[in-house]
Amino acid sequence: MGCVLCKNSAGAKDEPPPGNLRRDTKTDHLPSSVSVPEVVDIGERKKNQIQTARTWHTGDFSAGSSRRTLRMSLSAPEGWPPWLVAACGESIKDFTPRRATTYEKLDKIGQGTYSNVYKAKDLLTGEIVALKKVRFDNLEAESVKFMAREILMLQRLDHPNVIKLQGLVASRVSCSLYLVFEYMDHDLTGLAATQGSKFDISQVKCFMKQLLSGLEHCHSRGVLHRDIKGSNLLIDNNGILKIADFGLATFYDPKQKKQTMTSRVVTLWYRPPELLLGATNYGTGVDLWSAGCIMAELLAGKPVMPGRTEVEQLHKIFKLCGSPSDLYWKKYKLPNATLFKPQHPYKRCVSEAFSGFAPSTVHLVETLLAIDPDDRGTSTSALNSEFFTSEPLACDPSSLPKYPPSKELNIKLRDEEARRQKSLARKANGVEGARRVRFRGDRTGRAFPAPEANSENQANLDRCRMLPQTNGKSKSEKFPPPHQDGAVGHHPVEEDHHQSKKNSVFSAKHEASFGSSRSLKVGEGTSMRKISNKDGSSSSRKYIWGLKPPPALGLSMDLLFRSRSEVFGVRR
Ligand SMILES: Nc1ncnc2c1ncn2[C@@H]1O[C@H](COP(=O)(O)OP(=O)(O)OP(=O)(O)O)[C@@H](O)[C@H]1O
Repeated sequence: MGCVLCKNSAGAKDEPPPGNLRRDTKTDHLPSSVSVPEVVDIGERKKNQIQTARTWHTGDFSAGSSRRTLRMSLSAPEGWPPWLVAACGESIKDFTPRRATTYEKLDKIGQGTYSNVYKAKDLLTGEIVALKKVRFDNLEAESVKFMAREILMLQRLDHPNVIKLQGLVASRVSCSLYLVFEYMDHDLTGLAATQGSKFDISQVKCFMKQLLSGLEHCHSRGVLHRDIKGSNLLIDNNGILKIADFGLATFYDPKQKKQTMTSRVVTLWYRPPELLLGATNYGTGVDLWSAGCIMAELLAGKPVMPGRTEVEQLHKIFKLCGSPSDLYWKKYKLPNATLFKPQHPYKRCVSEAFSGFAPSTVHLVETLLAIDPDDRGTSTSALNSEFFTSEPLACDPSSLPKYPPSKELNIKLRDEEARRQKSLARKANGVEGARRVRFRGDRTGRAFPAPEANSENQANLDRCRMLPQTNGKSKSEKFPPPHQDGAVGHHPVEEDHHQSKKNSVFSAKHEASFGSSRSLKVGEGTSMRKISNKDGSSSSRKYIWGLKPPPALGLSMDLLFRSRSEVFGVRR
């Protein structure tokens, strides 16, 4: 770790008083001189790298912004490197620079797309904190801007169910930045996996109440989170849930009707249909949909719509929530409507899928998972719903079971270790050994880490988009502009839409199961599919995909799902 270096302060001498990193005053506005882009065009990458390398030490951070940067640098809060001031402007004035050496890293506890998260000890106060180290790959300006966006959002928020930014530690030497947060023992994904069984209804109410309260606060301050998922919902050992990771959040003005935003946000499994259909004018409904997916997941004990591609995701949504009405298509006129509008309507079956639960529970899931965002209500209306007033009431957070720290990262590491063991055993003992290891691995509990916000197979996306191969780290790669998105249409899909609905029922008593066929990628451009035959036997088929040109624009969703053999070719 490096330390904050500054001409005037020399960083080290003026240590802040212990525990006083955050001042009382709060910036409640996005500084007018700071622009945080919705998305940086992938074509800008090269330019950004050169630009950032040139400007890192001068603080001339944004292209063509020398006068603006100079203005900000002149009024810069003391002790911060110029690049940070240029990126975050006034908002960092609430923090006092700290030396990185005043923290002791204890353990790596999380890994995001553009960050590593460490458990650390504040050597001045003895407090345990989380240090989120933001990676600036190749000194890309855009990475810094996404970090700046997160800081600006966090500055605007102050609520028990929203993570608090306690401080910043910047290093000019290593070109890295640490965001200091209160330490949280679990994230919801890790906790669910540790628990091993489904949460009971009063526990689900407890989590949902906290999630919706946090969202209510964000929305009331004009912030859309745009990446609500289990691994971004942190939980401390007292059962307090806090919404974290505001790297994709944006400011939003409900009065401004024509606010254009990118549709390439929200992790695929939690992404609402309007975004998949290309909406660029949306609101709080996107977070409410994700909250609905979380609620359904807590009830079902597993993710309810785990799509692997955008097409498959939309298909899963339509299968559960029904396809949009004619009124919807007319009302929203969404860019991808022609491509995805199914020829035959899909019947909504949310209430059937959750039929084992109380009507007030089903009603809230129905509302949050409404296809039309206008029908999803608000966080406030959800909090006032019968779900929270009917028995059993939400349990007290402190009564939630206590577990050793559990994070999505632990699940990923555990799965990787199981895979490694299996491959070692296969090498040493042949198939029998591998079977034995798999059996042991299967008993370690269930784990469902969600894919990253752009969960589509990146290699395929890059191929489709004819983009140069990159290191896959920056947010602009995660969210290329919609016009470059060639993801639709030529991925193998899991199920035929005529498949029986019986697999989609989430019972209050039984394990939910969604879909019966499994797909295993066996090599470039091929996929093995286990097919259940009518006579009850099963067989495998090899699909060739990605070798043919993408289906023409306008190919209907029905065709995409009807038969892979027609589109991709099938061999026995
Ligand atoms: N305050 C905290 N206390 C404990 N663990 C944390 C804290 N903040 C983050 N983590 C852990 O680190 C992980 C990654 O953090 P975060 O989501 O903020 O990073 P990111 O780079 O923005 O990730 P993503 O790629 O999901 O957007 C989280 O899922 C969580 O497990």
